[in-house]
Amino acid sequence: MPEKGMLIVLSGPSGVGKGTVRKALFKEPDVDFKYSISMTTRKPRKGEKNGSDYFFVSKEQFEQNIREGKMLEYAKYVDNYYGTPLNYVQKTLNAGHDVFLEIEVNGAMQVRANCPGAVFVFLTPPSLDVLKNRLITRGTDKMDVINKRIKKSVQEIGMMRNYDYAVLNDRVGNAVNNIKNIVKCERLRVNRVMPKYLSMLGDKDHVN
Ligand SMILES: Nc1nc2c(ncn2[C@@H]2O[C@H](COP(=O)(O)OP(=O)(O)O)[C@@H](O)[C@H]2O)c(=O)[nH]1
Ligand SMILES: Nc1ncnc2c1ncn2[C@@H]1O[C@H](COP(=O)(O)OP(=O)(O)O)[C@@H](O)[C@H]1O
Repeated sequence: MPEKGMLIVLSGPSGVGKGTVRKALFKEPDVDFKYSISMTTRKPRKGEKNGSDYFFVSKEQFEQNIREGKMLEYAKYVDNYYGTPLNYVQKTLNAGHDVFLEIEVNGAMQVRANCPGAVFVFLTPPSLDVLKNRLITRGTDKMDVINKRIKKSVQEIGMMRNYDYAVLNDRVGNAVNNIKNIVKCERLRVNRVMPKYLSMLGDKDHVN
């Protein structure tokens, strides 16, 4: 039976650099995570493509997916739904691949409740001023949306205590290295390694 993959969850306030760090991480030659593309009711930004940045759907379509049990998790964030389609995550983990989710805190807590082996990483900004500047420099949101996102980020940073690791995004390269190190350590956890030995022994009673 193939070894099941690891589920890695990255959260952090809007504008901290989750997308930037994830893209840099995925370019690393020794990283082979599969990215779970989220579904959202938010309108696409300039340059965003349906099916690669997000699956952009209507509110009605999203709510139907919820009713049909097709979401691993979902949340409302600044007036829109965001969620992780269950099927892709399930089949990719079962095939033995590691899956990477980039999601906000409420959704991450639903994953925490349903996926006991997942690893939770919170990306932090050097300061709230730096965070606001990053949102302004990105230039994708109007000032009223930026202010809503900053307000939300104060709440989100308070939720950091529910995560396993906090990674500072001062420089993208530092954040990438730290996430890689976290994943390396997580692979060595006895409860991840043990199933392989249990199946080698063929008898769970031997290892008690
Ligand atoms: N719960 C949940 N949150 C998501 C999902 N996809 C994206 N998000 C989060 O929703 C928030 C808003 O995303 P977006 O509008 O793309 O803004 P950005 O992250 O600032 O570029 C961010 O915190 C995302 O991480 C998802 O599938 N589930
Ligand atoms: N370490 C960093 N130093 C400076 N700017 C950064 C850093 N990480 C990301 N940025 C910039 O901050 C802005 C927000 O990054 P983005 O990846 O879109 O954030 P998020 O996905 O968390 O909302 C972008 O303009 C990005 O280029």
